Amino acid sequence: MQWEAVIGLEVHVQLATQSKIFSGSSIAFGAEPNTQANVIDLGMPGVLPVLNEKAVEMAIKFGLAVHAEIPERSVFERKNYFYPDLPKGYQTSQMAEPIVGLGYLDIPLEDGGIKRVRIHHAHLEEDAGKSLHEDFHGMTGVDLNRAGTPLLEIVSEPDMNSAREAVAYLKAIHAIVTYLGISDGNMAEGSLRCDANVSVRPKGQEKLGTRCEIKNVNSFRFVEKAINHEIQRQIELIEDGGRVIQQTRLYDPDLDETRAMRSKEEANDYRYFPCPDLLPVELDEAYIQHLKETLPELPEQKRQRFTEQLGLSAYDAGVLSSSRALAEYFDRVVELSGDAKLAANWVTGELSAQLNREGIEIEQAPVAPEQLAGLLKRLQDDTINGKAAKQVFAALWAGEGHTADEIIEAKGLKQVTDTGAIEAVIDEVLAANPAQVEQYRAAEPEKRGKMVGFFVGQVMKASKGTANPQAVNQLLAKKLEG
Ligand SMILES: Nc1ncnc2c1ncn2[C@@H]1O[C@H](COP(=O)(O)OP(=O)(O)OP(=O)(O)O)[C@@H](O)[C@H]1O
Ligand SMILES: [Mg+2]
Ligand SMILES: [Mg+2]
Repeated sequence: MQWEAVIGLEVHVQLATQSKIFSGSSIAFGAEPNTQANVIDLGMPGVLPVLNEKAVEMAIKFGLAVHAEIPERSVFERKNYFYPDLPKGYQTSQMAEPIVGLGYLDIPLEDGGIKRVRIHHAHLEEDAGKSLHEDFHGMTGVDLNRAGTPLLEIVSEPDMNSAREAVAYLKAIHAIVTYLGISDGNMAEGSLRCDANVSVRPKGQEKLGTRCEIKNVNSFRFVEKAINHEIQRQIELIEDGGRVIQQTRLYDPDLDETRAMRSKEEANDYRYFPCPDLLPVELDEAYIQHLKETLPELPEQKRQRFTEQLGLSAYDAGVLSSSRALAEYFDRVVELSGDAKLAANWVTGELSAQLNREGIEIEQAPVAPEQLAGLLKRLQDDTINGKAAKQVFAALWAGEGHTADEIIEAKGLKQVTDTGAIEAVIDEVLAANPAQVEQYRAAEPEKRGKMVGFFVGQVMKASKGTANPQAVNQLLAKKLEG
């Protein structure tokens, strides 16, 4: 039996406001427990929430970025449940009338393809507090600093069919919210986390299978692993004659498995109803139009510009537009060097490899775009060859010099294009390897192509890598013909 996985994600994005969604408390990360919760966050009697206009603005910007309908009216509702980290006994959220309606996202896949994922809606809500299970002498502590932090929950349609697609979608959401500056996107601090809904069905079947929801996964890697694990679990369960029951599950990264938390029979009945303390949000066209005009160039537009105007491959364009900082770095190198393809090769190649190796982000790269462009200029005007360029890059990275020119000079990496000097080296190499020369001359012409590599290697070595490879090839061919 061939199985198809179906995945829908609910992504919670913490909005980068100064204060909470309904109160003036700070939302700064890392404060002492319970120093950032006021009477409104605690739901004391007689207090009234006031909606944070910035949270509304950020939600709408997101909606516009994913081509969504922005309804004229949206309504806050109370989602009622009991939990120690929820002192009010309800979470203020949106249900029937969310702030952002149906939209979609075109996401670049690793193979260069594009996948469209529809977004069912996105709604505003407040975060709950946090239970602390450690260091309380056997008791549980509650920190309410996070209570009332503004969240945007983005609910996708079940349009993804593999863990990789789900990760690509999550990365695309991450890119959009950070491009827009509406979230810091810091997954380790919980600013972006997701619930993954997973089901399987026989390939070709229209009807969806029963889903399980894996709660609160907070890294790209864990999302991929948790989904893959869950797909496998469901397939094995069905093939063994069982059936999937709708469940909430928890992913345990240490054991790489998901565990049941609660099933549908015990599922919460939240008794949603419109919050009597908050007016419906009513938006006018001019306000939305104004926000539209403030949007920066977004990942999708950047990707298009990179392929259509700069002639990059879909793959390179996808990688370079994945983070705003990376795209801006690349744009600057192109501006200064005038060669988009060369810049793309270096930014996605040497530079990215070095960032990965050191586990740092582009913002921390020790080589500035101006320095990389300076290096590329010397490649363009043939001052250095590709091999030397890598050495110069490594030296720039290590801080051995401030500009490429300085390093080329200090290390004597200037390419030798003077044919006289190269010829002298070739003569030496040919004289030192008479047997190979004889072999070459005796060989069939079509076999010679391969044999010439040996001599090129020797000449490059003798010139310490500075000889111009094209000149070496040309001169060698001539000399070997004898
Ligand atoms: N059969 C299915 N297989 C995989 N995903 C599904 C399936 N049915 C629905 N989904 C996805 O599950 C998610 C449902 O999210 P939604 O917020 O609507 O409801 P919920 O999970 O029931 O409620 P809550 O917000 O309280 O978690 C959506 O992303 C949807 O695309
Ligand atoms: Mg939901
Ligand atoms: Mg859910």
